[in-house]
Amino acid sequence: MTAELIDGKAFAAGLRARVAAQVPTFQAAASRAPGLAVVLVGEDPASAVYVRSKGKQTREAGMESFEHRLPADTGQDDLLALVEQLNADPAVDGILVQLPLPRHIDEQEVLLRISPDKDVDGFHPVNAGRLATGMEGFVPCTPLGCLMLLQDRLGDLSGLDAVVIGRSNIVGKPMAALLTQASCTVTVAHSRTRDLASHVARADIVVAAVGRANFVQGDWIKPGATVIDVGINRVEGKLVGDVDFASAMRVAGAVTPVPGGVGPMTIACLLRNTLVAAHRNAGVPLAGDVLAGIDRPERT
Ligand SMILES: NC(=O)C1=CN([C@@H]2O[C@H](COP(=O)(O)OP(=O)(O)OC[C@H]3O[C@@H](n4cnc5c(N)ncnc54)[C@H](OP(=O)(O)O)[C@@H]3O)[C@@H](O)[C@H]2O)C=CC1
Ligand SMILES: Nc1nc(=O)c2c([nH]1)NC[C@@H]1CN(c3ccc(C(=O)N[C@@H](CCC(=O)O)C(=O)O)cc3)C=[N+]21
Repeated sequence: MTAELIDGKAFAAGLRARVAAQVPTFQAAASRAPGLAVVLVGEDPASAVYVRSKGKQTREAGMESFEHRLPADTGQDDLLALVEQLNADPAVDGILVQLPLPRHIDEQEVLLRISPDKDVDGFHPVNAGRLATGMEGFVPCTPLGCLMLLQDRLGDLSGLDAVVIGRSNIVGKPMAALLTQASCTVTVAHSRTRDLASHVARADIVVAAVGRANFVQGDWIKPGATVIDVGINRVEGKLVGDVDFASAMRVAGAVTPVPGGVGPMTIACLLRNTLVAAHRNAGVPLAGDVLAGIDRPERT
């Protein structure tokens, strides 16, 4: 048996098109385009690639992109001052400070300074708290994209057993919160988990966000399960996920590839969150059916 490939790249292109289709309506109501500010500190080449890609896709959706590139030795106070300036700028609806930050900068303090209303990454504790308590807020882009792919393939997720491998604030924890909200029975695994394979074996849904190349083995996976590979690892110049793709393809029902799976969904969800932020910040209503079309497209 060979698993189906989940085409995140194609789904993301569709999502970006649906977001772009709403921009002229917003612009007519607010007399400005939605704006996303991206801040990059230092010259990490992988981060530079993502930031360029985000800027390009933001402009292609008809939104304004404000890019701030700061030298690696930028001081904490200067970065905080830039964040404050962006918080106060009415042309900026969303602020993304690219992680990781250089070691001399206190990441926590920077994320806390971003206005929760412009926190399109969903990393501010206020938005994490909103997600945890079921309030409306911004949901981190990567887990949001994973949820969209899962709902597109499986429809109603209620009652399904899900295992999330990883408990970071940016992927694992919000992913577990979303799956719990969607009425899955959720297991969160991490580096102290005993007998990970036995947990994976029970799961209808496996989300791997570990940061270790080819870590999840096909023979752990329940036949027919849906496997979402969040991992982005560079091995000998090539991108590979956290799932051993070849062996997973022999057992699973469907698998996201790396590249072309979750990665493109992350950026598409960033544009989605920016569109939502723009409407909220400008006081322009975003019709429920429009949002439903963006978050849960009709299946074709
Ligand atoms: N596609 C995309 O858009 C994105 C991809 N990524 C990728 O996703 C992956 C995860 O990212 P992120 O969550 O930030 O990573 P972190 O390093 O913050 O978290 C990794 C998690 O994996 C757990 N872990 C590590 N080793 C094991 C093990 N042997 N068994 C079980 N669990 C283990 C850790 O456990 P513990 O907590 O105990 O240390 C931790 O909770 C990375 O490859 C990253 O590059 C990240 C963001 C976006
Ligand atoms: N504040 C912040 N927010 C983030 O969302 C954030 C961040 N910092 N720091 C780094 C991680 C990582 N991340 C990715 C986004 C897109 C792809 C992506 O598009 N990947 C393509 C391949 C890209 C390539 O070829 O390198 C794919 O998987 O097909 C991957 C990873 C966002 N992150």
